[in-house]
This record gives sequence, structure tokens and C-alpha cells, in this order.
Amino acid sequence: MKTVLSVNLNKIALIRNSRGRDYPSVKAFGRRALQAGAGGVTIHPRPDQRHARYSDIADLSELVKEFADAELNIEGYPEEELIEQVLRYKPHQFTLVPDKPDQITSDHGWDLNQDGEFVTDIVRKVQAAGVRVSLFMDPDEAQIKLAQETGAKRIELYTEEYAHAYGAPQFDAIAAKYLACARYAVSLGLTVNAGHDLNLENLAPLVAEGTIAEVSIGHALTVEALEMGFDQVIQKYVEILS
Ligand SMILES: CC(=O)[C@@H](O)[C@H](O)COP(=O)(O)O
Ligand SMILES: NCC(=O)COP(=O)(O)O
Repeated sequence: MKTVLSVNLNKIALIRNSRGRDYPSVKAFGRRALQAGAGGVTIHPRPDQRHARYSDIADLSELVKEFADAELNIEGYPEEELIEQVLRYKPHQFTLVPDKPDQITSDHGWDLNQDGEFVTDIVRKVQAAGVRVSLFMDPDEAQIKLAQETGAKRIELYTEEYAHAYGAPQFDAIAAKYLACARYAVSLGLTVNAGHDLNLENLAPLVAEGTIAEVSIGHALTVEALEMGFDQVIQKYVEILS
């Protein structure tokens, strides 16, 4: 299976929010991502709207209509306002993430022994409206089985541990654990996404087996774009000034 790239635009939104204008524009960078070959775009609006805002959902749901097969993935904690937005704009996918409102970034998957009933109710409601639900999960087979029992069609493996182990002696064992969980999830009929701290260096081994349907990547991708373009832009400024 070919893995689809969904470009997470949170960090474009973060820069935009530091000034009062729509610059850089999340929608315009979303369009560039799709024109460059990404299969989708992702945002993760947090309750303080520190980067992606609820209003970006409307803009991006218009954007994806310009591209055949492009998908919009909305991630976040399923609080009332975000659920309302999802039911209104009907993105292709809603990834439920168990983040507290003040969390700096996502740092764990769902514990469905604790939150199974709450999550199952939301999965039913959202999927009944025609929006596919994915659950943000740690690489833990028992939890993945519970994820399947909620009725969600997909899971997203939280890849921070995998990404941070890249290049370290324990990497092969950790990568094997992730791949085994992906195979297990597929055997249960789930489709498997992955994300968090993936980058140009660590991505290839994760997708090599063909069990990962989609990766959502934003933080490192934005930094890599800066790293690859920064020097050329400096040279252009220097040219103007010479
Ligand atoms: C669920 C997940 O792993 C990503 O959405 C990640 O948390 C990005 O969110 P931030 O850009 O707020 O760090
Ligand atoms: N679901 C993960 C995501 O959207 C992006 O995570 P990151 O690349 O910003 O760490």
C-alpha cells in the first residue's frame, strides 16, 4: 500500500497568528502542499487556538474540494465546539486525540480502559454523520483491540517514541514493535495512520512494509522547509542590497 502524506499546517498557522494578517496563509500553504503531491492536509485546533483556528476548518474544507481525492484530517480532543465544527464541515477524517487543553503537544494515545465509553459514543455520532474517525493510539496491542471495539475505522499510531529512537541502538526493537502493532491493527480490519515527530530521516523504515495508510507530518516538515530554503532567501536579500 502506498502511504499518503497529509501535511499538518499547524506551524504555518503559528507564524500567521504572530501578526494580525493572513500571512502566511494556511489555505495557500495547504494548496501548495496538495499541488506538490501531498494527499491531504491536517490541522489540530487546540482550545486556545494558539495555531490552527476553528475558522481554518471552513477554509481547508473548501480547499480540498479543488483537488480530486485530497483529504482533510482534523485532529483534536473531542470537546463540544470541535465536534460541532466537524459535524458542520464534515472533513474526511476526525482524529480523536486525548489531549488536555493546556498540553504543549500530544504526548500519549487514548487509554480506552478508562475512556472507552466516552470515545465509543463520539465515534458513533461522528461516523453516523459520514466522517471517518481515527483514534490516536500508543503502540499497544491490547489498546488497539479496544480501539477496534469502539467502531472507529482507523487508528493513528503515536510515533514520538519511534522518531526519537531513530539512530539509537534500541531503534530496531522499537520500530519492530510499531510494525507489529500496525500489522495487528490491519488484521483486526483497521486502517493505520501514523504521526508525531516524523521527518525526512526517520520516515522510510516505518512505511516500508506497506501497512501505514497515511502519515501526518508538520513540525519537522516546516523546519526542513526552512532549512532547505533559508540560505537561498538570504542570498536573494543580499543580492538586492549589493
Ligand atoms: C496528534 C499529533 O501528534 C499532532 O497533531 C501533533 O500533536 C501536532 O500538534 P502540535 O502542532 O500542537 O504540536
Ligand atoms: N498527527 C501528527 C501530526 O499531524 C503532525 O505531527 P508533527 O509532525 O507536527 O509532530
